[in-house]
Amino acid sequence: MAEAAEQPRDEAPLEAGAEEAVKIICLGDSAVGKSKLLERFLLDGFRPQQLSTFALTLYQHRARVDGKAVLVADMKVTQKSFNFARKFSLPFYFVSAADGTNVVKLFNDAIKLAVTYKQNSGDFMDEVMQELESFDLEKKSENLSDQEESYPEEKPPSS
Ligand SMILES: Nc1nc2c(ncn2[C@@H]2O[C@H](COP(=O)(O)OP(=O)(O)OP(=O)(O)O)[C@@H](O)[C@H]2O)c(=O)[nH]1
Repeated sequence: MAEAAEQPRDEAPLEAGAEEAVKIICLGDSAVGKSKLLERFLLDGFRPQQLSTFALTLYQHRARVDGKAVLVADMKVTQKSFNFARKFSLPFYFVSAADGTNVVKLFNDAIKLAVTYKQNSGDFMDEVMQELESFDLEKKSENLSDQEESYPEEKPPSS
């Protein structure tokens, strides 16, 4: 399990009430139980049959971290495996999707870590991405004001 941060959701503004948005990505080999952990956390349930992983990723979860409202904007499940957990010294948890052991703790800790990472990231690529995100927004608002100037609002004919 690793924390970090589909069009259109990636580009959507923070939903009402959320002060921060993070993404949670479940990494791991096939059939290790990624989807079931997500199912247990989001739905507080476990069904032996497979619930569509895609359907699970459509849920949006809200959390509170240090008093701040956090929107978990995306929960992805991927079979790609990385050396991510070791590289970032992420904690190890014994979990069970079947009986719920440690599932809420695992996800809540991941959300907290994601918020902390987002607020203190010294990662060069993250900084570049943040610059690009705000650049794009500035550009859109400039384009909007340009359009307003070139197409002045039509006034209804006076009677
Ligand atoms: N008994 C038990 N079975 C589990 C548990 N977690 C998952 N399983 C079973 O393990 C199988 C695989 O679980 P998934 O959650 O689909 O695993 P996944 O890692 O998402 O698999 P992929 O979609 O192939 O990547 C399913 O048959 C689950 O019912 C658990 O905590 N206990």
